[in-house]
Amino acid sequence: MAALVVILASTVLSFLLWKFTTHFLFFLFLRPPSHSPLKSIAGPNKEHWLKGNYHRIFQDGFDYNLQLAQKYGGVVKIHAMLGKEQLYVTDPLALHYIVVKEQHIYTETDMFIMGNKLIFGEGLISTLGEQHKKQRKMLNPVFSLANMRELLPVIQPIAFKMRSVLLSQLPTDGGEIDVLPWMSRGTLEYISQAGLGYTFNALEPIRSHSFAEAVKNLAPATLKLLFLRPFVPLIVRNLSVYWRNKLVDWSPVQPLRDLRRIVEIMDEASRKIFFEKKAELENPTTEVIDNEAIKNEGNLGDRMKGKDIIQSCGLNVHHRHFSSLYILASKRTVQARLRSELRRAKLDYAASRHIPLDGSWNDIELPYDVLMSLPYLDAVVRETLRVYPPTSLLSRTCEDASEWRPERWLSGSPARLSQDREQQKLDGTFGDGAEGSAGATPGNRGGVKYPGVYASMMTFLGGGRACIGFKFAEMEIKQIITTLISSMHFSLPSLRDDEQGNNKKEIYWKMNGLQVPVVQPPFGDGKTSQVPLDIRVVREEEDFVH
Ligand code: HEM
Repeated sequence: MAALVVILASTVLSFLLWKFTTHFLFFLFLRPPSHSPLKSIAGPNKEHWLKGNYHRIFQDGFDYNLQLAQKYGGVVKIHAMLGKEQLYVTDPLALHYIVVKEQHIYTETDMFIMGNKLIFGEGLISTLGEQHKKQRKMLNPVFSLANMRELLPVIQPIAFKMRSVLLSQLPTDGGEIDVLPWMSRGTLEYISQAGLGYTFNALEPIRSHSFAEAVKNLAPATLKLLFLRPFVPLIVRNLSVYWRNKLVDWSPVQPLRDLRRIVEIMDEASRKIFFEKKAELENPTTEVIDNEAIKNEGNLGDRMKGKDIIQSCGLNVHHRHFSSLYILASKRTVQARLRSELRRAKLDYAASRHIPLDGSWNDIELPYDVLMSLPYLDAVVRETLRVYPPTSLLSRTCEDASEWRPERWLSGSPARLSQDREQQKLDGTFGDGAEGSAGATPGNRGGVKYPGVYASMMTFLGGGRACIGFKFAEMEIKQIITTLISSMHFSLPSLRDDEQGNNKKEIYWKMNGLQVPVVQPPFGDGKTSQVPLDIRVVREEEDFVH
């Protein structure tokens, strides 16, 4: 039996090796540079025979990414994995062509679509062309403004619950809490309760929920496999599910097995929720949230299953609130000014509606239109999403001759789309002075605007594949900041490793494809995402602008 396994394993591996060799050897060693379709475009030299420049771009790569655009401009030739060349694009006009005007030509890469299909199933994020358009049309009403107004009261109690959980963990005079796990648990609840009317009870302090854990571990696990992603199309096209599973079993790469387990947990939980919700809709014994996605599943034929929609929730747990809290924790006067705006707005709203102030002002909940139109809150959220976009690079493949600079945009040329790092770095508008206006977001370069759906920035992308949930994300972030900042004061960790205070505990934003906060040694391992903040209850004399 053991001999049989060895024979099978070596057959599969030899097959893959042969495929790999014939496919990539040409790019790696045989193609003369003069045959490169991108030969006239400037860019850095290849820095590794196999990884090209990818290890510089994707491993703690903020400075490297910044320098690429500074040195070579808005369209740069980079060396990708396995000898391939790619364009690295930050130029706003080029981005406009790629994501809006010629989006039918610049499509998602096979690696992206197939990888997403393996993880999330046949959801919006894993489809192309007409099928994608059809699914998007079906889901649009879920994210309409009218629906957002109805969903805010669903997420308000969750934000309230998160506040209680954090307060319950604080000593009387305050202390340090890693807010990240609570923020991601909260985000899971917002999406599951607002979108599906289902609770994971993820904010119960003692409860550890396998789905919540799986979702939390998903991004770190996929990041560890970044350099294996280019092989996904080759493997999916040539091996059945059975052989793919065998390959994972035999592989020495532990993160592969971890990722498979995460997907299994998400799949199981999504199926369970889907069937429960479907049964509720068919036999409504209790009032359930009108769920377009589940009701309309039949209209999509067998291409997009309701459970895939649910599973895609995992994708969206970007938990951005911690970056807002981080920014506010590092800027005390901005925090005080925001808190004062929130207090004014809540008191004004209560007075206009004759709401009696039985408890504290910070318990008053603002309706959607008021919450979304608070200028300073809006500026803080915009600034957070500009400076700390979770996704730093997206990819596209050019499928046909392009109208814009056809000599450059050659069919088959993959492109990496990036937010302009220079813009991301410009932090000066987020003034420390109380009079400073946060987030006068510069959303253009050389007078050309970025084609983003949100505040002329690329954080949520633009065009037909822009983030469908951006209004929900914006509302969610504003609600949670409003609830927490009204009651609690946040500051960066004050812990030092000796009495002289030589080493202060420090949060560092690492750009490994996704931008994640880590704690540097000696307090952290420099790898695990965490946001430890000093928290205490708000004090009237210190924490408002008077
Ligand atoms: C701050 C939070 C978020 C950020 C920064 C973000 C960003 C993005 C970006 C950049 C894309 C484009 C990916 C690509 O085409 O390569 C995307 C797509 C998507 N996002 Fe978000 N997102 C966020 C939150 C959400 C939320 C809360 C939801 C849903 C509740 C959501 C649902 C989706 C879906 C379904 C897609 C696929 C859209 C399509 O292919 O048509 N996102 N998001």
